[in-house]
Amino acid sequence: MLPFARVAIIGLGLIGSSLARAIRAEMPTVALTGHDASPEVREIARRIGLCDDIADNAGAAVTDADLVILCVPVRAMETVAAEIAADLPPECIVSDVGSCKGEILAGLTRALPGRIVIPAHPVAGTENSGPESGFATLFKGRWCIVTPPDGADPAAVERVSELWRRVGANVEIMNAQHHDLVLAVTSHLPHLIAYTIVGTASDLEDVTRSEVIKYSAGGFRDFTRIAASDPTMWRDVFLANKDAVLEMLQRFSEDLSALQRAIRWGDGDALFSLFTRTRAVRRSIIEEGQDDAAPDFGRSH
Ligand SMILES: NC(=O)c1ccc[n+]([C@@H]2O[C@H](COP(=O)([O-])OP(=O)(O)OC[C@H]3O[C@@H](n4cnc5c(N)ncnc54)[C@H](O)[C@@H]3O)[C@@H](O)[C@H]2O)c1
Ligand SMILES: O=C(O)C(=O)C[C@]1(C(=O)O)C=C[C@@H](O)C=C1
Repeated sequence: MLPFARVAIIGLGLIGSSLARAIRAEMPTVALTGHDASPEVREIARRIGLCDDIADNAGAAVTDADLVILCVPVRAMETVAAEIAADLPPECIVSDVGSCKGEILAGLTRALPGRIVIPAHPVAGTENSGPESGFATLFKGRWCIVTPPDGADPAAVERVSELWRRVGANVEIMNAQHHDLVLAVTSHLPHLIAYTIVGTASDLEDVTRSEVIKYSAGGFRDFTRIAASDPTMWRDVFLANKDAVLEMLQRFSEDLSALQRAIRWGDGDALFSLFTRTRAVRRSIIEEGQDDAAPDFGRSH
């Protein structure tokens, strides 16, 4: 049996439009309604037939829904939840796809007292944004971390989990605080490092812009892909997951200083030992089938 019959998606960018496409592909009988604050995005969504109906306001999108999924930037989640509160059917489950969970869970609980809130985070994405960058297979073989609040109804958690399994994700249940700590090191810190390194390179006065572009076929190029990620999304992630990111950044800075020392004092053993350990991490990621570079899940979309 399908976990939901009527799904509303608010925010029709990369993740919202990918989810709409995936639901269409895997659960074609689900009635899909969408809304986006941007009139241009609504226009595109109508033109490409993303959903059965595109509503001009968030409240109108949710009146019939048994699941609402908020796919807006992290810091817009609470505002949108407040906008839909009066129109939500009583048994409707509200979920989201935000990249950090503690602040979102607090915001949704504040805006929707007494409602069923089951946050989730599909750990899948690209550096692109907008409704035309989405694709139906984005979540296949990827993790979706569901972060229910304490005391959540297990049946509601299972229905949200089943939706994600149906679109191809592997589901893990975790509490929001633990999620934020784990993702701070596996996703948020790497983005911060990429933003920094690309910023540093483009600031260097003796490396012209054209040289940065010309010689970026190697390692730097991988950083530029990550550093091209959406500025609004990532501003919100770093502000919302401040504590965990600062904690991981502190650890990272200490490790970087140790490397700096090893280079300064010619400690080749220290460098070799670290690089051997990190190579093993990469290999175990590939063995577990989590290698982004192998199957192209739409990097070029
Ligand atoms: N991009 C990724 O790799 C990725 C991966 C997993 C989760 N996420 C999370 O998914 C969410 C959406 O990210 P995205 O990559 O799809 O971004 P996106 O920029 O492609 O889409 C966001 C959409 O939300 C709309 N929006 C903004 N404020 C709104 C509001 N108040 N009401 C209605 N619509 C509003 C925007 O117009 C835009 O179309 C974010 O919370 C992000 O943290 C992103
Ligand atoms: O591959 C990418 O482009 C991503 O940045 C995807 C990525 C990640 O860091 O893994 C980014 C943010 C998300 O919340 C989930 C996935």
